[in-house]
Amino acid sequence: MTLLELNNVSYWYKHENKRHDILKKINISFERGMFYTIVGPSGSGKTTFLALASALDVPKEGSIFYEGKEIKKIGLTKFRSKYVSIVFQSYNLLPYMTALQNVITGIEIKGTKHKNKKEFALQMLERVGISSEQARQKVLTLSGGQQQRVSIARALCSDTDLIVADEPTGNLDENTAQEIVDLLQSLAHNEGKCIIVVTHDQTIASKSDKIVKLSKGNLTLTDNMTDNLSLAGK
Ligand SMILES: Nc1ncnc2c1ncn2[C@@H]1O[C@H](COP(=O)(O)OP(=O)(O)OP(=O)(O)O)[C@@H](O)[C@H]1O
Repeated sequence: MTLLELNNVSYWYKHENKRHDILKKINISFERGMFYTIVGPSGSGKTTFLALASALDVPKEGSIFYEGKEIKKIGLTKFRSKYVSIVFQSYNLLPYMTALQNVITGIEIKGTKHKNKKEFALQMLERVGISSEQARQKVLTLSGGQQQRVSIARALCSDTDLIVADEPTGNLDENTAQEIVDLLQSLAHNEGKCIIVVTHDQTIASKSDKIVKLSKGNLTLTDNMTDNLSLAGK
């Protein structure tokens, strides 16, 4: 079943009474277990697209459905707290706290109920490759890649099926970026998450199952899996 569906979604902003179209009647569906990247030139609306998919903003026209229910009807605040997790380029961690405290704070903010929050946070950190020793370090003493892992662990704590990320590897070197992409890919393929990542990086895009390309308000979808399969068959 489709997890997230954009139906005739348009977005524009007005500047000096002139309308600037960012997205024009976009239609697309996102499924569980798939890793998507959103690519396109600067200013093509990638961040806007992600903001709509995570209910940080609403379309000017058209509708967005989550499991067949319109997000507006679910309620934007409820949708953000229960159904979607967001990973940012700059990690958005609290620098004066340890990795563990950051994840526990994330659980508390989301209001997720757990018998033992600390135990659960440690499990999530371990799941993304952060040891219990590293979990007790102040996040600023961790490397960029480790900090991004902590922010992904925080995203995993709310156990949402949908995880969106805006340039999650933008601050990382090539090898570390690759590790984070592998982690996101495995969350999709092995844990059934729907992962949507905005990126400028072609290597990341080539790793995704489907590439959503935005240009001049329009969208094209490339099926990387089909391409890979047909290449393998040649
Ligand atoms: N409310 C607004 N007022 C003015 N300009 C806006 C507004 N909302 C979006 N824009 C403009 O819309 C365009 C699309 O923005 P968006 O950040 O979604 O693009 P992007 O593809 O993510 O760009 P980048 O790759 O540079 O981050 C940009 O030119 C941005 O400046």
